[in-house]
Formats: sequence, C-alpha cells, structure tokens
Amino acid sequence: MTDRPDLTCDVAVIGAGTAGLAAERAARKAGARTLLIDPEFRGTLCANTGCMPSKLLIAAAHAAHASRRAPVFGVRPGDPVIDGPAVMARVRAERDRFVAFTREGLDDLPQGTMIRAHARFVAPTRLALSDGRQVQAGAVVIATGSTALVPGPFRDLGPRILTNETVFELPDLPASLAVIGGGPIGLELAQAMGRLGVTVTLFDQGDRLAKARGDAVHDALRTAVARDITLCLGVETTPEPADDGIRIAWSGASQGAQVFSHVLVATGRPPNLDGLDLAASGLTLDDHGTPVFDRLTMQCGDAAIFIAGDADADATLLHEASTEGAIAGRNAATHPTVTPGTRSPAFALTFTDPPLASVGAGPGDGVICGHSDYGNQGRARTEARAEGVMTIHADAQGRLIGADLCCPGAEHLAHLLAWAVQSGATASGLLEMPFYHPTLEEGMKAALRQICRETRQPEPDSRDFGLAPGA
Ligand SMILES: Cc1cc2nc3c(=O)[nH]c(=O)nc-3n(C[C@H](O)[C@H](O)[C@H](O)COP(=O)(O)OP(=O)(O)OC[C@H]3O[C@@H](n4cnc5c(N)ncnc54)[C@H](O)[C@@H]3O)c2cc1C
Ligand SMILES: NC(=O)c1ccc[n+]([C@@H]2O[C@H](COP(=O)([O-])OP(=O)(O)OC[C@H]3O[C@@H](n4cnc5c(N)ncnc54)[C@H](O)[C@@H]3O)[C@@H](O)[C@H]2O)c1
Repeated sequence: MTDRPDLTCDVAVIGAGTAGLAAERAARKAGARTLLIDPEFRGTLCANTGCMPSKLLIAAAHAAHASRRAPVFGVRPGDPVIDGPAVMARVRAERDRFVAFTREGLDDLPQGTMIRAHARFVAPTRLALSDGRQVQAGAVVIATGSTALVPGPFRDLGPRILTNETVFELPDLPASLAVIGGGPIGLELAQAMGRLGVTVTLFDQGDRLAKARGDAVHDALRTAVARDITLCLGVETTPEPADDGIRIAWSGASQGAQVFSHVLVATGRPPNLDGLDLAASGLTLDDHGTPVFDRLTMQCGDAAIFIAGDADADATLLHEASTEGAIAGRNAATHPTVTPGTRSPAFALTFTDPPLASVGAGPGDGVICGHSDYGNQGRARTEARAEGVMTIHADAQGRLIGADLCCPGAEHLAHLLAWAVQSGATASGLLEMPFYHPTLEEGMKAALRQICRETRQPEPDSRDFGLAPGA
C-alpha cells in the first residue's frame, strides 16, 4: 500500500456496539490513539432491539400473568384488560431512555474519534470507508455484531414478517403470532406475547428449545411454556400470503396450516462479516467464514486484527461482548505483545418464566450430577410457583463445574452457581455457607448433598443435615 491514508491511528475499532465501545475504551486506556467506525452510532443492539426492549415486553407479560393468577391466593383483581398500544408505547418509551444513555456515552469520546462510515478491509491493517477515505491502523478490532437471519421463504412477504428489528415498533399487539425458531429470542417473545393475550404458536425444526441441556430441564421448560403458547417442534414450515395475514403450513412431527396476523422470524443471528471484504484481511476463516481467533486474547491468528462480540459467533451474549471487547481493545493497543484475558465459565439465561439457565459444563462422561426438585420446594410453594428442576454438575472431587436449571428464581440462583464454579467451590464448601429460611436458595441443598454423597466428600458436621419445613 503506497498511497497516503487519509486517517491514521493506533487502533481502529469497526462497530460501535457493546463490544466495540468496550474495545475503544480499553485501547484508549492502554494509551492508544483510537478511531471508532460505525455508519450509524445509533446506540447498541442491546438497547435498541435486543436485551432491553425484550425484557420490557416480558415485564408487561409478568404484570398480566400476576393479575391473572392472583385468585390462587384468594385475591380477585378480575381478568386483566390488556391495552396493546399502551404496552407497546411503554416498551418504546423506556427503550428510548436506555438508547439515550448509550448515545450519551459517545459524548465522552475524544474529539475526532467517531467516524460515521461503513468500513471494509483493503489490507490487513488498512480500511476503506464508505465516505471514500482510507484509514491506516496499527491494529484493528472487528466488532460488527450480528444480523437476524430470515430464511428465503419468509423474505419478501411484507411487513407482517417481523424480526427483533421490527417487532418492538408494532403500534399494537398482534392479533395472532407465529414464531419461527425456539431459541432464546423466539421463546422469550413467544411466552411474553402469549401472556399478553396474543394467540401464539411457536415452530422449530429441532426438538429442543433454547438448547436446554438435560431432559429433565428441557421437560420443565417445555411444560411451563406450553401453558402460554402452542408448541410445534420438529417441523418444517412453509409461509404464503393470505387474506389478513400469513398462512403457515407445517409438516414433520405434526402437520397443519393456520393463518396468523404476523410472523416473528427468530431463526438465528449470524455474524455481520459480509461487507468487510475479509479476503483482503489475510485472515484464516473457519467453515462458516468467521475468522479463526483465540478466545483468551481475541487475536485472529498472529495478525494485528482482533475480534469481539457477536461478530465472532462464539458466545453471543451481552456480558461476553463486553468482556471480549475489553480484552480485544487492550491487546490491540499493546500488539505485538498480547496477554490472555480472564474468561468466565459459560453462562446463559433465557428469560422465560420460570427462567432457563446453564452454567459451565453440562452433563457428560465422568460428571457427577446432583438434582434438586422445585416441584415441592418450600418458598416456591408459598408463592404458588413450585415447579422445575436444578442439576448441579461436579468433578470426582466434588468441585462444581456447571449447572442447568429451569425453576423459579433461576436467573439469581444461576449467578450464585456461576460464581461458585468460577471460584472453584466444592459442594461440601457451599453447604457450609449460610442458607436463609425460607428461600429458593435452600432448594440447592438437595443437589449439593447428593454430590457430597456420590463423591464421598464430607457434609459439614457443624450443619444440621435435616431440613427446615419445606426447604
Ligand atoms: C431480541 C434480543 C434479545 C437479547 N437479549 C439478551 C439478553 O437478555 N441478555 C444477553 O446477554 N444478550 C441478549 N441478546 C444478545 C446481545 O444483545 C448481543 O450479544 C450483544 O448486544 C452484541 O453486541 P455487539 O457489540 O457484538 O453488537 P452490536 O451492538 O450489534 O454492534 C455492532 C455494531 O457494528 C456496526 N457495524 C456493522 N458492520 C459494520 C461495518 N462494516 N463498518 C462499521 N460498523 C459496522 C453496527 O452498525 C453496530 O453498531 C439479545 C439479542 C437480541 C437480538
Ligand atoms: N436471554 C438472552 O440472553 C438472550 C435472549 C435473546 C437472544 N440472545 C442471543 O441471541 C442469539 C440469537 O438468538 P436466536 O433465538 O435468534 O437464535 P438461536 O440460534 O439461538 O436459535 C434459533 C432457533 O431457530 C431454529 N431454526 C433455525 N432455522 C429454522 C427454520 N427454518 N424453521 C424453524 N426453526 C428454525 C433453530 O433450531 C433454533 O432452535 C442467541 O443464541 C443468544 O446468544 C440471548
């Protein structure tokens, strides 16, 4: 490359989402002159069309559900009236508040750091911008996120086909909804819509929801969501336009056809790499066209190129995007010296009710499993939500290595278990910790005690091995 670049920097970050913002901050903290390149700077996916609006819709669904089940406790508020436009208006108003925070964060960037353009590689550390300029960087971080995949038959069917980009813009709740894909996006939004009074059918070509590990956990999840929506697993779907909607025909494990007012496509989110001209980067790509990288350093091969967030298609979650961005940005600034970052055990939550959680290693050869049944757990029972299971996984010494849960409070219980796994705790050691009564945490004791027995580790003798009522 002989011609002079228009811009130079130590670290160029492509993409100003969660991973890119973290990378730019980390690189700048390490003393690098940075450029942050994004065509829009519209705030993160998480705030605009991801984590936050989906959780806002789920919060509305919780309110409707709580009202509907209040009679269990002898409280009779009556059947809830769901004002669809008001539900969607609150989702957008609160969402816009979160988006504004992420945009305000951009004001802290040093002047000249933000480059409003699309970037592509013309050489390993040389980028061409859509405004015609070129950037020469010491190192580059790819943080371009992911995009909703819409399978061919669902394209070009008009605005009744929704993705996470459009569903939160609906002025009112749909009259009926087909959800294609039972991953976290499909499942969370399907259950929420169902609880908000929408007639929902969820279709998946596979037979497992949200990659739930272990049959007991999957059964608990499936049973819970089937109360709110219709599930059609193991089917292929074919859409076609119909009067007032989209007709979905399906076949496989079951068959049928039905017209829905809207269809939400949630069939996965591949990384946004197509527009980057990766061929010019010189990187080695895997079978899916994603750069091969080291998940401890986030470096792609031995190039001065790093990758972070959904773009690497590894752990496509918010906290991982943020950690990966921090590691990638720091190492881009110090390249050619790169230092492994600290990664946490895998940890994923799906915000269904009850939530689904997985931590670290799953069931497998040589793994010791302890089980807790929440179907009669004391605190869960007081709240009329006793259901589900927890499995804790340990090695032969009783050290916790993972867990799978679908039970009340799973999002909080799973945090405790993730922290226990990361800190190397044993089942015996955890049983020495205080357990308040009556709590959902007490439910863990059965699984922990089973692991102690099976690994011949002592149960702490200064703790009673009986159970408080309902614990
Ligand atoms: C509906 C939904 C719900 C979710 N809920 C959760 C949840 O509850 N918890 C959780 O942990 N995760 C959740 N996720 C996942 C989480 O939101 C993502 O993992 C995370 O936001 C990814 O961040 P990112 O920085 O990789 O991507 P993004 O925030 O999408 O940033 C990518 C940026 O790159 C830019 N870009 C792309 N190509 C180029 C280019 N060539 N040049 C310049 N810029 C470019 C884009 O404009 C964009 O600003 C959810 C996702 C969805 C869709
Ligand atoms: N709570 C959370 O943390 C959360 C919430 C939402 C999304 N996310 C992140 O976003 C990622 C993307 O989510 P997602 O749910 O879109 O993708 P996903 O890849 O996790 O799930 C897609 C599902 O669609 C099914 N599918 C694919 N093609 C199909 C077809 N043609 N017909 C029927 N079914 C089909 C697959 O079998 C799979 O079950 C997640 O993997 C997760 O990392 C996280």
